[in-house]
Amino acid sequence: MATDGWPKAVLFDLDGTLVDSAPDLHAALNQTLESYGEPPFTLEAVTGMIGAGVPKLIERAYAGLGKSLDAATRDRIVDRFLKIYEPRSTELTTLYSGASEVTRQLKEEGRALGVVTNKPGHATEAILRHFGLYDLMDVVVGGDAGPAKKPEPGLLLLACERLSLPPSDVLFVGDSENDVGAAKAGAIAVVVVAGGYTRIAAEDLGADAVATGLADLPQLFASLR
Ligand SMILES: O=C(O)COP(=O)(O)O
Ligand SMILES: [Mg+2]
Repeated sequence: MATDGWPKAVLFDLDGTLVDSAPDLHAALNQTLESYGEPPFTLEAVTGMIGAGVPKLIERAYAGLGKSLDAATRDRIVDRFLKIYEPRSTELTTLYSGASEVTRQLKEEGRALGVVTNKPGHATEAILRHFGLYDLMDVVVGGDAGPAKKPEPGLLLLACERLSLPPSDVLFVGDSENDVGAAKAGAIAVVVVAGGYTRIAAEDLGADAVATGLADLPQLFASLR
């Protein structure tokens, strides 16, 4: 069924929005740290480090250990982390409630779908395929696609370009201040789904609306126009 309604496309953040990926990121980070003789972090601590991409995850972990990294060392640690994370990226990761249903509903309504994440494209694709979401997506933009990561608007604008849609036809759905910042900078409407990876309360992130869960998204569309 085709729709004339707004939005023509819904773009989703990945970590903390469509998938609860923190347990695998936590396990892979601790394994990486252990290989360098460093102590582990709790799941809660690692959850608070997610959302700005892998290089930032590594920087934040080392900052938590009281250590700063030069860029070359950080990049080496990033490479080791990805070698550990990529083969295990769906071992403990789960889909959030409503993710399958709402994406299929939006697709049936004739809307384009996409994922725009700071996570590297390779792991993003593997996770989406594992949960049967990849084939629903018209566009998938990972953090290594070229433009600067969220909160810069470039990844979102690249997705709009690939969909041949102006930002005003698009809605972005995320969980963190980086998502709201990127959407606002790109003049894209943004909804935050509560319960993701943010230390700031969802209501205080400055989104156009807050959804209590993914299933609540469609009923918010009318108020966002
Ligand atoms: O921090 C990451 O690697 C990705 O986070 P995002 O999917 O929330 O953009
Ligand atoms: Mg996120």
